[in-house]
Amino acid sequence: MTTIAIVYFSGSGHTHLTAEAIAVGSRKVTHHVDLLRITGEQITNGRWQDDEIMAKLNQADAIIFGSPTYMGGVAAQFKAFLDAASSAWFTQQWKDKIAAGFTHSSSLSGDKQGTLIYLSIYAAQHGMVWIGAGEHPSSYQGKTDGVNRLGSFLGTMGQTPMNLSGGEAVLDSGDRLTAEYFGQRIAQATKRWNLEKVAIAA
Ligand SMILES: Cc1cc2nc3c(=O)[nH]c(=O)nc-3n(C[C@H](O)[C@H](O)[C@H](O)COP(=O)(O)O)c2cc1C
Repeated sequence: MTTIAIVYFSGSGHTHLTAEAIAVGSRKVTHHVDLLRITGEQITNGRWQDDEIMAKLNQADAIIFGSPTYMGGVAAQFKAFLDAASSAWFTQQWKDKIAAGFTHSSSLSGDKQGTLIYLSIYAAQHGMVWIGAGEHPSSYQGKTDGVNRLGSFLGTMGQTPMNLSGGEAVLDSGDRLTAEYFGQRIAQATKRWNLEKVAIAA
């Protein structure tokens, strides 16, 4: 049984839609996919706490981290979660789990890479095994489906121009497809990694 946890914060819905698309991809490989949303309400006096979410993360084989890019880095709500989850670092509970990351922002660049770099460092501190995005930008193959249209390899990026008049969040169709492929890739990598672990232990 391969269990994938997708843990993310989303203020206005784009990162949430991306997380759902990643889950669609992961479910092509395993039925055990948890979507775990971090919210500001889980933070009291600056400290994040949600025992149910932590229990699910502790037993997952892979954790996919997602945050919108705020001022070139992870959102404060997500950072509060990441810092609180350092409790798992003391016991090395997440060591050797598969890790991956995704982000969303309004500008084409928007310094999204800062978010992915931080998430990959965070995973490395836990001793996790980071998997990148792995999709060649489809335009290089003459395709127009928009897969990896932003050319991101460390993790998955999406972009939606800021809608100043409000309204429902929407995802670019290429970003949605990129996220689905990403979810499938991470689940496949996790399955493979778990088989190796069993073989080595035998
Ligand atoms: C506090 C704040 C900081 C932001 N900083 C950036 C930024 O550095 N780069 C960028 O391109 N967009 C920035 N944005 C825009 C968000 O990344 C964008 O609206 C994104 O879609 C939010 O994701 P969400 O819908 O999942 O909350 C910022 C938004 C907020 C609220």
